[in-house]
Amino acid sequence: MSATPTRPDRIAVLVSGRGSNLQAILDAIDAGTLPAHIVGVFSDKPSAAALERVEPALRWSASPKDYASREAFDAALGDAIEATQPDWIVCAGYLRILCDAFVERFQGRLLNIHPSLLPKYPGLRTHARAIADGEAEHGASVHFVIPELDAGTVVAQARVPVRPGDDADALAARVLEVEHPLLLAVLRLAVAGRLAERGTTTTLDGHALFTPLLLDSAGALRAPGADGPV
Ligand SMILES: Nc1nc2c(c(=O)[nH]1)N[C@@H](CN(C=O)c1ccc(C(=O)N[C@@H](CCC(=O)O)C(=O)O)cc1)CN2
Ligand SMILES: NCC(=O)N[C@@H]1O[C@H](COP(=O)([O-])[O-])[C@@H](O)[C@H]1O
Repeated sequence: MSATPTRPDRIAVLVSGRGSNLQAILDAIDAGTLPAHIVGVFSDKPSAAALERVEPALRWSASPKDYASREAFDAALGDAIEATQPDWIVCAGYLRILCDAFVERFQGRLLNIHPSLLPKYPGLRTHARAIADGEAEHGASVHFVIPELDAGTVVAQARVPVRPGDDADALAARVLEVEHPLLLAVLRLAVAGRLAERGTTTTLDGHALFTPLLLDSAGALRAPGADGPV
């Protein structure tokens, strides 16, 4: 009996800005290194440059100011996302806090890439805050999204040095270089069916993940102290 063919996973992406993480996903799909396809790109900013990276049929955007509340905007956003029947929803530079109802609607398949080594520096302006605190290291985290901001289980992280003389832009650029391979490495686990969120526990291959995986110099994910990639 032949194995049941698996279809490429369906990924919806939420953006607010230039979309370099979205472009990294698109490039990996085109290169055949991520068996998935983008079913929609959704933005709270109709002018977001990220929207231009996909064909018009895949774009959805609206202005929160046109809605009576955050909940109303997020309900419209959620309806648009749900219509694309995504397997995964990725916040990739999405700069709005999602209301509880939205998160609960998609929890377990809602991921975010955040530019800090969580739990350090949730929120915004992470690079400036790390520099101001004299951090020697900074980086990026991919985590499951829960209602509490940037508090979901961290799946994986990538570390970069903070260098003398770094300003926020220089550090942000160094972090962005590792965000792209980090996000892709996590998405490869997700579309392979190896990653799941059960309540407050993330599982990899059915086993609880108690500490974040780490991105190595080859772009592979390793458990801390492990000899090889997961
Ligand atoms: N409920 C959740 N929503 C979101 C999460 C999350 O973990 N839980 N992650 C964020 C992404 N994010 C950081 O990675 C983030 C996004 C937005 C903000 C924020 O303070 N936004 C303000 C508006 C800021 C602005 O317009 O400049 C707001 O929404 O009022 C902080 C962190 C995605 N959403
Ligand atoms: N709190 C969310 C947040 O700050 N996300 C950050 O926005 C940038 C957007 O990049 P992109 O639009 O080029 O993907 C990325 O650095 C991402 O980590």
